[in-house]
Amino acid sequence: MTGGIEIGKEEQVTLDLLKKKMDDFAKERDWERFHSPRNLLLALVGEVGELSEIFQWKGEVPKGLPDWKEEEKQHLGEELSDVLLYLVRLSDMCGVDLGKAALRKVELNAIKYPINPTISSSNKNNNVTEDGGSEN
Ligand SMILES: Nc1ccn([C@H]2C[C@H](O)[C@@H](COP(=O)(O)OP(=O)(O)OP(=O)(O)O)O2)c(=O)n1
Repeated sequence: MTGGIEIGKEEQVTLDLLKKKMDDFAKERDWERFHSPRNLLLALVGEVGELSEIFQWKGEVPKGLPDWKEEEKQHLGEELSDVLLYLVRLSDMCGVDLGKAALRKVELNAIKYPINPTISSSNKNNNVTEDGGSEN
């Protein structure tokens, strides 16, 4: 049980499963007509705003969020999920295989940003600037 909601223990979470769940959710409510690409994109952006609000004015927070209360982390999980679910649904309604597209993009990223052989594995993060951008 998580927050009073039962989660199938044996269920493997995949993008396909989330896609199917969103499809069922929309069909069961006759909401398919509302799930147009533009509506979904606006809903996605709205949820990104809600996610941003959680971090707003907090300053930088340490990885793992060690000082956050359980309720705050649960709220964060909910907003992250809203973003993911709308992204999955938007991709589906645009006829894009998100899993395949993302895997291809990871490969394109690796070609665009080759590993610098002079950087050892222990300090390979040192070529990343404070804003997360690569210096190369
Ligand atoms: N037309 C809709 C409305 C909702 N949802 C689903 C996808 C999201 O996961 C979640 C969004 O629901 P809300 O719009 O109620 O947003 P929140 O859950 O963030 O609630 P609130 O904005 O009150 O915090 O529900 C959907 O698929 N299609």
